Amino acid sequence: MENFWQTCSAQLELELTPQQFSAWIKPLVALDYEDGKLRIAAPNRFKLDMVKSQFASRITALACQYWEAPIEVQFVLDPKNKKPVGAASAPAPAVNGNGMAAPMISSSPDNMNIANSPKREQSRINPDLTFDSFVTGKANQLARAAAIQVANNPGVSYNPLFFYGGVGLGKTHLIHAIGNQVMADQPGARIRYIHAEQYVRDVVTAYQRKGFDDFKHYYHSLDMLLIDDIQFFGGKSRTQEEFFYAFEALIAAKKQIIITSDTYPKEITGMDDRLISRFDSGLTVAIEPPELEMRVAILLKKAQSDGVTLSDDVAFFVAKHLRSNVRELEGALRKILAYSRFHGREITIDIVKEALKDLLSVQNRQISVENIQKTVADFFNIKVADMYSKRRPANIARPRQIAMYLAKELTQKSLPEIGELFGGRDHTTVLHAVRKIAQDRAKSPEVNHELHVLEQTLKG
Ligand SMILES: Nc1ncnc2c1ncn2[C@@H]1O[C@H](COP(=O)(O)OP(=O)(O)OP(=O)(O)O)[C@@H](O)[C@H]1O
Repeated sequence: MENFWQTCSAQLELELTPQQFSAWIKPLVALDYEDGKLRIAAPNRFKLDMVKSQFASRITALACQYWEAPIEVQFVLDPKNKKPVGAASAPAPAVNGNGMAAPMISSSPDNMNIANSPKREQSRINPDLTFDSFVTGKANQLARAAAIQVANNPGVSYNPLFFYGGVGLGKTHLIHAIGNQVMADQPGARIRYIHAEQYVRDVVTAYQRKGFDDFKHYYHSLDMLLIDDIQFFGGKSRTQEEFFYAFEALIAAKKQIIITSDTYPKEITGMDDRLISRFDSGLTVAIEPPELEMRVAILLKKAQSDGVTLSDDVAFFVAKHLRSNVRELEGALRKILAYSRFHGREITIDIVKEALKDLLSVQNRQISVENIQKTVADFFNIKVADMYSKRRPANIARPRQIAMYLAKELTQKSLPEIGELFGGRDHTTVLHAVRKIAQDRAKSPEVNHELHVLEQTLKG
């Protein structure tokens, strides 16, 4: 039960905002488990009601998944108000600057008891993040193919494997999927997932306690190191130095390293050149924001794993309106499910509109074709009027194509409508621009980055 509760808390921490997690989940206590019945206690009536209405079904789904059986989860008031199980056995998971959960349990070589703890817990691999639960589309098919290849031949095919992409696009999911597969294939392998911020903290602890020998020994003797969000190493020279030694040792021993970052190696600020060149020495693959069909597939799959069937209409409606990343989609789905449960109403487009009122109005307010034209013109230092002018010099034509591409990606407008807003151009001109920029984006990390910056600016 303790293991379950740790896994469940870690998963919820990934899914919720840090505020939600510490307000609602952290105070819960797993009381007992017997004959398929799990009792979870909340410290007061208010929290109990809230947890019952908002999180009961998710916790139940995770319990059923964990025990691979139907589990009845009862939520009760905790008369003793004792400390959570997770808190008693391990420090609370840390949260990084992005609000993303750091590894399941905070650790350092000083407090690691590797020989005695179960393999999975040492590795910090989340069992739910597998290839099976990872939806594939154009945006991530290359990354997934590389991940599978590396999972099948760790240390042999691409080393290091470097994934980059914007927030919430599945980088963490993918590296856990590799870890899960390798762990299943080679149960004895010493695998470790770590968020870069935790690694920095471990370096600081080793420094304070003069424990670098243990630190080195631990990291240099792994069979596979999965390190997430390495951009956090930027400007931290001691961490970079330690990581450099670990990197060299592992690669020389043909041990697999997998790295994620929010941008491609050369763009990471404050990173030592020798590390940058090493990051790029294996395979570097981008994960792009999901396209519409993939967003729909993700929504349908996530709803299904929560035991809910979404109609295609509803899934398309949500996917059309929320375009930035998968984490946002998951958040929206949770809101919809909670809203429909709370009101006891079936999930229809009207319910979705009500449940996502705030989210949708922000999206609608922020992104218009005019807004895109202005942002792109400012970015490339040209006049907004050039967006609709007939002039065609390259320094204008290219930003115009980019603006058309973004208009197609980020608004609901059709190709003819976009053409109209760009000075009455034909829809085939818009189509050509959209295809051209999409191709360039797939080929060139620089173009991808430029577009990513513009998208982030537009989304505020
Ligand atoms: N292709 C996918 N199929 C299913 N779920 C996905 C997919 N991509 C992302 N997710 C889910 O979306 C959420 C966010 O993904 P993840 O944490 O892997 O993003 P990330 O790229 O590591 O983001 P960050 O840069 O913030 O660390 C997770 O719950 C993950 O399981």
